[in-house]
Amino acid sequence: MILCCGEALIDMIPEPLAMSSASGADGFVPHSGGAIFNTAIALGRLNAPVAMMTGLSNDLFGQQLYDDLAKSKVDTSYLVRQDRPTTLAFVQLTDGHASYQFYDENTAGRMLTVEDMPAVPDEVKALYFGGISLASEPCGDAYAGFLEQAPEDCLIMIDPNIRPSFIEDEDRYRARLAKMMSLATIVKTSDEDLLWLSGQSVSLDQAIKDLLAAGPSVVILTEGSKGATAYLQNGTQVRVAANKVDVVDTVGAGDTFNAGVLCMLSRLDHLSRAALNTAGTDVIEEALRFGAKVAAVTVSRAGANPPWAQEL
Ligand SMILES: Nc1ncnc2c1ncn2[C@@H]1O[C@H](COP(=O)(O)OP(=O)(O)O)[C@@H](O)[C@H]1O
Ligand SMILES: O=C(O)C(=O)C[C@H](O)[C@H](O)COP(=O)(O)O
Repeated sequence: MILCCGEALIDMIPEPLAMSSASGADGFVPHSGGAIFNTAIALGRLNAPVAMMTGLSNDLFGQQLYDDLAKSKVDTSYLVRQDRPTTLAFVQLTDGHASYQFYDENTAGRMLTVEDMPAVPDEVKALYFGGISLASEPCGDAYAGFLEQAPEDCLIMIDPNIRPSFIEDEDRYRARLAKMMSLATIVKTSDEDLLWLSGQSVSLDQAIKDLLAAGPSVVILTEGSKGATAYLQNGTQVRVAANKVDVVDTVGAGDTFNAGVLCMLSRLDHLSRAALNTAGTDVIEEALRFGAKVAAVTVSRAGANPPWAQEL
């Protein structure tokens, strides 16, 4: 079982209002989202064994998120339900590229605490973390504490998916991320994340070397339409191209890519730290290829709408 730990939120996506088309005004339509939620949904649709852990509101949006998880075959038994509001992300789309304005004060997701976290269940073989839930408190500390008590052989994947405009206490966030990434098996970053992490003062190559030196067995760099590269501890690089598709928008591309990687590692029986440490380049390549394949479907349609296994 892969346990996805982090934000589930509502992306408010602008869409033209038919009624007021003369004025060209947009309305905002509530779509289920959140980086970690998107990965959980994608894994469920690919028939991978997956559960989600997050603070989930009892409000109408929390119910929407819950229903969508259940529909996509994500195990909901580790959700922590709360009488607090759902996080909202108002989206601006510019040429298919999304930017986000978050409303996250006092929410069910943000107010998750260390005391809310269970022990890591025995059935969990992999933990997945990332997104804005690592950037705020108290939930960031709750997830970091949960990771620290994971069994030695649990595969841990982190995608920091950094939103600079969301960060309140940068020093605390950097320290938390550094600690979590040092304990991770796989860190997935975009070039923008890497530049932020390295403080912009070094080349991408050096930033990757520094990240590998900090602990993870594999660093994966995704570069949108240019594809993805895995960097291994022994200096090997595994590169795959992006699949060619007509792009509608890139919302959820990285999240779906990560699901593809984890799903393929599960199918190849490589869902453990030890298996990944000794994995051949063929396994890594197959995982990246599947990540690229499923992400290509997501970018070919509106919003984060990952494919079902039967669509591939
Ligand atoms: N324009 C695109 N065409 C085809 N595949 C894409 C495109 N953009 C992203 N992808 C796929 O999704 C993966 C992750 O995208 P990327 O934009 O790098 O991630 P993130 O959303 O984390 O920034 C890429 O490595 C690629 O496989
Ligand atoms: O959770 C967050 O950080 C969000 O911004 C909400 C979005 O639903 C996804 O994150 C979009 O995911 P990507 O397009 O893959 O980066």
